[in-house]
Amino acid sequence: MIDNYNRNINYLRISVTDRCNLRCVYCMPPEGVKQTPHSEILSLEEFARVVDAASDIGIRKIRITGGEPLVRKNIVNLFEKISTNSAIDDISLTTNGVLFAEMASDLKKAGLNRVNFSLDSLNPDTFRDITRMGKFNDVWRSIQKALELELHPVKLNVVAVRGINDHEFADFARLTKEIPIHVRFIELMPIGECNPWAVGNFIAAEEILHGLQQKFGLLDTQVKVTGSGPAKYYCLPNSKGTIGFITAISEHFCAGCNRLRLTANGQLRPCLYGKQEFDLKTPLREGASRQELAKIITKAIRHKPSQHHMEDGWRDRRVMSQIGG
Ligand SMILES: Nc1nc2c(ncn2[C@@H]2O[C@H](COP(=O)(O)OP(=O)(O)OP(=O)(O)O)[C@@H](O)[C@H]2O)c(=O)[nH]1
Ligand SMILES: C[S@@+](CC[C@H](N)C(=O)[O-])C[C@H]1O[C@@H](n2cnc3c(N)ncnc32)[C@H](O)[C@@H]1O
Ligand code: SF4
Ligand code: SF4
Repeated sequence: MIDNYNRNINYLRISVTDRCNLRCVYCMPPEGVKQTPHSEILSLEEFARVVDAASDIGIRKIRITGGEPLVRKNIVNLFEKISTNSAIDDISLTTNGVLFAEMASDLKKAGLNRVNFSLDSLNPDTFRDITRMGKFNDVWRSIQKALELELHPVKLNVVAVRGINDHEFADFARLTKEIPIHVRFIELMPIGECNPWAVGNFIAAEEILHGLQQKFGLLDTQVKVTGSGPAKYYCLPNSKGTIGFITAISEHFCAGCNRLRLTANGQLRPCLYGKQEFDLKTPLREGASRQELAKIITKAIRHKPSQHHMEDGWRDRRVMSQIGG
């Protein structure tokens, strides 16, 4: 469906749980965030009903995210349900990769097309420090598995944090020479847990790009990678993979925004940064029809803002793991 600013809204990101098995320093406090009671979190059937209604008004791409989506019990069933909807042509996953290796074949069989991993360091000690508990080898094994199963394009999301992983950007870039992997540097956003800490540790994509160009020479800009998100891609000469940038802060990409978000407790959010939400949980539980759900989704699209106003600060009660990134 086309919104009020002539953008085609065809992408729905679903946070299937606010729980997580890691505690990344920019996302959650060490003790985790206050969890939504299970009864308030949508069931897999309810998520699938929303997908069906959304597909009637033009949603074609679904991303399953969280919290950590793979800690949700029976999550494979949701992929199965979504893949029965023939209007949906892309089902993807954003995961920290801890549990992916064991589940990969089942997820692929259930309809998963591709996967984005979050991995902020290639050094096991630094990785543990950033995630407060993660084991690098678990994630690395999962990435290998995704490549083996040809879940292409396989992407790595690297949140750039000054003083933590800024000495590793060239190592991430080198990875793309050898492996068909798409590394994306994400600008740290002052959301939830990391606000205002993020402001002091922020690195602009331009600085990373400049550093890589000094080290490796000019990067090729004529690069296209399958995806629905806002990354801009480059590559090193003769490389198998690419290097992308998600410039959420330094150069927002709202003019081309194509997405809606559904929180784990059934609230439809037209914009990552906007506080406004549209309740789907109540109608879902009161027996709303597919058409009635589609009407609410249409209303949310009509209320999608032209761009974010992050400069006003983050005054929302929600954190990234509830919204799904
Ligand atoms: N500001 C802003 N940031 C976003 C938006 N969508 C994604 N991001 C950022 O990009 C990060 C990575 O997104 P992913 O979950 O990997 O999904 P994607 O980039 O849409 O995926 P592709 O379809 O593979 O391009 C998110 O965690 C956010 O930090 C958006 O609409 N606005
Ligand atoms: C909230 S996580 C959910 C999915 C899964 N747990 C994971 O980490 O991939 C989705 C993405 O949001 C990113 N993210 C979380 N907090 C962020 C922040 N403050 N700024 C930028 N990206 C952030 C993570 O790095 C991850 O790539
Ligand atoms: S970024 Fe993902 S893995 Fe890290 S704490 Fe947040 S939800 Fe968990
Ligand atoms: S900030 Fe809002 S309008 Fe801008 S790209 Fe993200 S979701 Fe879309």
